[in-house]
Amino acid sequence: MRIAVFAGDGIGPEVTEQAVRVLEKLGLDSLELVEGDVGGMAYRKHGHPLPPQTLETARSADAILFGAVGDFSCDHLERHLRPEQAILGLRKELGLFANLRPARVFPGLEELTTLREEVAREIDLLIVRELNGDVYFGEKGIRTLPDGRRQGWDMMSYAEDEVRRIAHSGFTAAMGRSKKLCSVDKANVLETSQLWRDVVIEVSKEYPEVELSHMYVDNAAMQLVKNPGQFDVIVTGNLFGDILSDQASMCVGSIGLLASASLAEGTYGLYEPIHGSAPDIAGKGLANPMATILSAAMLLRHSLGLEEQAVRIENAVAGALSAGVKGGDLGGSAGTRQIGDAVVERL
Ligand SMILES: NC(=O)C1=CN([C@@H]2O[C@H](COP(=O)(O)OP(=O)(O)OC[C@H]3O[C@@H](n4cnc5c(N)ncnc54)[C@H](O)[C@@H]3O)[C@@H](O)[C@H]2O)C=CC1
Ligand SMILES: CC(C)CC(=O)C(=O)O
Ligand SMILES: [Mg+2]
Repeated sequence: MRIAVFAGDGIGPEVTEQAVRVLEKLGLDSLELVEGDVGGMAYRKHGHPLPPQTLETARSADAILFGAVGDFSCDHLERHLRPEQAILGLRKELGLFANLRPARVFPGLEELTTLREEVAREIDLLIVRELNGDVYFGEKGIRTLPDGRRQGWDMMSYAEDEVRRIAHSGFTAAMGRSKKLCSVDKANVLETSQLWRDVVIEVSKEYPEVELSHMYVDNAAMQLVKNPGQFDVIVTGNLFGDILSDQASMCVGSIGLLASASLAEGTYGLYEPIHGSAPDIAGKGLANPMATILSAAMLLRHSLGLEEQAVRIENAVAGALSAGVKGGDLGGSAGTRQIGDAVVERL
């Protein structure tokens, strides 16, 4: 079983190092870890944020563990050379269209969320975000209008087959949970969303047991804070899912806790924390590696079928948190390495 490890920029290498220690602690003989360069560091080394050899490593692996990319010193580069293109490129090239972002409150953290304790305690939801379409991948540019003003534009679009396959991911996830699916869109304004809604309704006929609801994204953002317990599975587009998942992370305590799986058809997947390279804390040993460690657990579960080991990691993280091992993002003082130690010890 081959895992490609792409640590990337900023806090990426710091958090990935701890997740790798956790994987190694499991002592799985059959696990081979292969590193690769992505993001700003790859640009500096190879002249491209996603060099061909990295893509090859990704393709030869069973799964990818990804840290983060993003480096403000690359802001002057043309867009196709910026670090973020590495993650966008991997998602597209590898057909990773279904992004699963679970959010639940770990015991002992209820008082740390931005919500009232009794509201926070009810959160156990899964955001299923489409990852290969929407404004992120549409045509875009900055053009000069006839009157001389510059205009930025990004094309938002979804083809029906793209909506259909993520809708199936949403319904399948709902079938495995509490059979409630909320599709989030902006169908009152956007044609893209109107098609999205039509297709989701069409697909719902194949899942009569699932209770389907629809919500506009602005309301969903508000409801996530007011009454998050009403959600089980949310299915939504690339942009809305990106924003709502960062918001959901604060509802459960911190962005340093939210893991994700980006899946293609079958078992192949890329696993990464939902956060970015956090340049404001990079290199200081302050980042919370739990989101990346929990992403490694998702990797073991989805791509390698190692449910028991995945649960062991999740329990070790929960155990460390309830013992009071908290990073600065959770109001504690534990550093990146210390948090890694606490999880490794519990394994
Ligand atoms: N998948 C990826 O590689 C992603 C890359 N990015 C890139 O990351 C760079 C920074 O973006 P931002 O908007 O600042 O988002 P960010 O997620 O990197 O950071 C937002 C805030 O959360 C904090 N934070 C993030 N992760 C943390 C952790 N593990 N522990 C403690 N605190 C943590 C940061 O210190 C910062 O204050 C940009 O270049 C952006 O494009 C952003 C999101 C995802
Ligand atoms: C480069 C961004 C599109 C990554 C991001 O914010 C995310 O996937 O959450
Ligand atoms: Mg994001």
